[in-house]
Amino acid sequence: MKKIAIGTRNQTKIAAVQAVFPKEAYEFVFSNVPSGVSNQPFSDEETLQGAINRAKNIVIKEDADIGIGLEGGVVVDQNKTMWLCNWGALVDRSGIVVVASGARIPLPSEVADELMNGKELAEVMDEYTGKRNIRTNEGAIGVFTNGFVNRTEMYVHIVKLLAGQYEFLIRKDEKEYENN
Ligand SMILES: O=P(O)(O)OP(=O)(O)OP(=O)(O)OC[C@H]1O[C@@H](n2cnc3c(O)ncnc32)[C@H](O)[C@@H]1O
Ligand SMILES: [Mg+2]
Repeated sequence: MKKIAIGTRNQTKIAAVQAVFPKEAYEFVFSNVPSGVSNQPFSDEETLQGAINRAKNIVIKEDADIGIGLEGGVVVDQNKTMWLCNWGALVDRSGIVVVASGARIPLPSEVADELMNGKELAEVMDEYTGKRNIRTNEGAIGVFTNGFVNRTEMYVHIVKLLAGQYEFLIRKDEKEYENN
């Protein structure tokens, strides 16, 4: 059985990985690892780097076959619109790295302003909704899509993009090996 290690204790991310990789074929372990970026990433580059760092750190920490890192952040565009952004990375023992990003929606200006003042999205979302732990439940994306797409579903899509790209690379390597 192959071992997949996930660099988080956030249930929305763990559930997404477990929804994509069949539990008959994989053992799952998860724990926190440093993302090496700020708690609230503010660009695609920083968010992607956080995902890659988590995947690389967790595959070593857990001595796993596959490591997965998922990272959330925001991006501000030229029109000063702030977007949710999410990135994922998958690394394996041999050093293969594949990456993918997720769906994005704009954040309301009341929320964006709070982030510009230095607050973390998790804190702002709890204040905005009057609920607790939005980050480990529906997420900001769930709140602002009225539950049509929750945080797990958004990460499921990223994990499918990771698993699919990884399988494509492995198959390609196998074919090239057979042809030689
Ligand atoms: O335990 P980890 O894996 O770190 O999970 P997290 O919820 O903190 O998620 P990230 O570090 O990937 O997210 C970066 C920041 O953005 C916040 N965040 C990201 N997406 C969110 C969402 O959908 N809802 C609420 N907060 C979110 C999060 O709480 C952090 O402050
Ligand atoms: Mg975090």
